[in-house]
Amino acid sequence: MTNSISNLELPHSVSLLEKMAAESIENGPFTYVNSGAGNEITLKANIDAFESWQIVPKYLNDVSIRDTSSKILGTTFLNSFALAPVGVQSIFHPEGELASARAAAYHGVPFIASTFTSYSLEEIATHLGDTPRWFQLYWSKDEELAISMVKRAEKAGYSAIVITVDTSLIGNRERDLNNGYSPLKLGKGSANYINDPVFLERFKTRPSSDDKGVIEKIGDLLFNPSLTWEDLRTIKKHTSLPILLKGILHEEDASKALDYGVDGLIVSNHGGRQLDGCISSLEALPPIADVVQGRIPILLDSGIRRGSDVIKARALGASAVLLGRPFVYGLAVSGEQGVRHVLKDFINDIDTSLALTGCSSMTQVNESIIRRKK
Ligand SMILES: Cc1cc2nc3c(=O)[nH]c(=O)nc-3n(C[C@H](O)[C@H](O)[C@H](O)COP(=O)(O)O)c2cc1C
Ligand SMILES: CCCCCCC(=O)C(=O)O
Repeated sequence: MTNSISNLELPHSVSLLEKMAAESIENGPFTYVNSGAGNEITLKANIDAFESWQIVPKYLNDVSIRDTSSKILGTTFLNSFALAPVGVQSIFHPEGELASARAAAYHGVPFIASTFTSYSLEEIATHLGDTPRWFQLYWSKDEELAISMVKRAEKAGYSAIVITVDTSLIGNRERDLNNGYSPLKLGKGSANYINDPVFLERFKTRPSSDDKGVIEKIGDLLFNPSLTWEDLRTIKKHTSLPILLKGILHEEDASKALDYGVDGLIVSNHGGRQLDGCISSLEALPPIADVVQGRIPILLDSGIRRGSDVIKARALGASAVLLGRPFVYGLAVSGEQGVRHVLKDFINDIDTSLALTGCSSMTQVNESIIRRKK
C-alpha cells in the first residue's frame, strides 16, 4: 500500500479518486469496496437515479448566510450527512476506522461504526472526540451477543443503534468470488467480537483475530436470517437508545416500522452489494416519505457522490444522507488525510449546491425544487 499521497495531488472528483484508489491498493480490497452484487445493475441504478431527477432553482433570495445542517434524533448533522457504516476498513489502510474517525471528528461529521470493524467500537470512540456517533448492528444469531454489543455501544457514547435489515445473508458479489477475496476469512472484521465479554465467554480463552475457529464462529454468528419484526421488541427492552432500520426499500416496511415504534429509517440498498436488480434508493424514497409523513426521520444512502445529490434526496423526503464509497476511496489513497480531503470537498459542494438552488437553509429544500427528467 502507498497510502501517503500529499493533499495537493488529490483530485477533486470522486471518479478520479476511485481510479487513484485502484492504483493505491491491491485488487482484492479495491474490488471489495468498488463492486456490487450480481451484474451490478442496482449499483449502476443508484447513480442513474440521481441523474433522472433535476433541480429547478429559485433565485433572488438572499443566500449570503447558509445553514446546511439538520437535526436528527437529537444528533446535529452539521452538513446533513454522516459517514455510512463501512466494515473492515483496515483492508484499505492500516489505520482503518481510526483514520476515518479522526477525519470525521476534524470536520464534525457524525460517524456510524459498523459491527464488522477492524478496531473495536470502544477504540474507535476514543478517536472521535465529542463527534456524534451511532452504532450499526449486525444482529447476531446469538441474541446475548447482539445485546452485549448494544450495551457496549451505549457505554461508549454511541447515541443511536442502526440495525441493518438487508443482510440476512451476504449478497452474491461475483467479482469478489472470482477474486477469491473475503475479508471475513482474513479475520479483518473481528475486533468487536474478540473484545466482547459474551463472545469471550463462549470461547473460554482470549481468541486472536486470525484464529481459524474464531473466524468460523464469527462467520456463523454474523448474520441472522431468522430475524423478524417481533425481534425489535427484544432490543427495545434492552436499550433506551433510538433505533433506526437501515435497508428499508418498501413503503409497506416503512409502515410496519412505524407500527413497531422504530425511531428512524435509512432508505438504502447497501450500495448495490446485496440484492442485484432491486430498486435504487432514490426511487424508493418518495413512496416511503409519503407513508411516513414526517413522523420519524428518513435518511438515505446508496449513490451519494456530490452535493446536488444531497439536495435531491432532501427534496424527495430525506432529512440527511450517508456517504459511503467516496470516503473509502480517500482512505485507500491517503489514510486520514485522504478522508479529510473527501469530506472537505463534499461539504463545500453541499454548501455551493444549496446556495445555487436558491436556498439559505436545508429546511427550505422541498419538492418544489425538484422535477423528474422527461
Ligand atoms: C466496503 C464496504 C463495507 C460496508 N460495510 C457495511 C457494514 O458493515 N454495515 C452496513 O450496514 N453497511 C455496510 N456497507 C454499506 C454502506 O453502509 C452503504 O449502505 C453503501 O456504501 C452505500 O452505497 P454507496 O457507497 O455506493 O453510496 C458497506 C459498504 C462498503 C462499500
Ligand atoms: C464478508 C462479510 C462481511 C460483510 C460485512 C460488511 C458489509 O456489510 C459489506 O457490505 O461488505
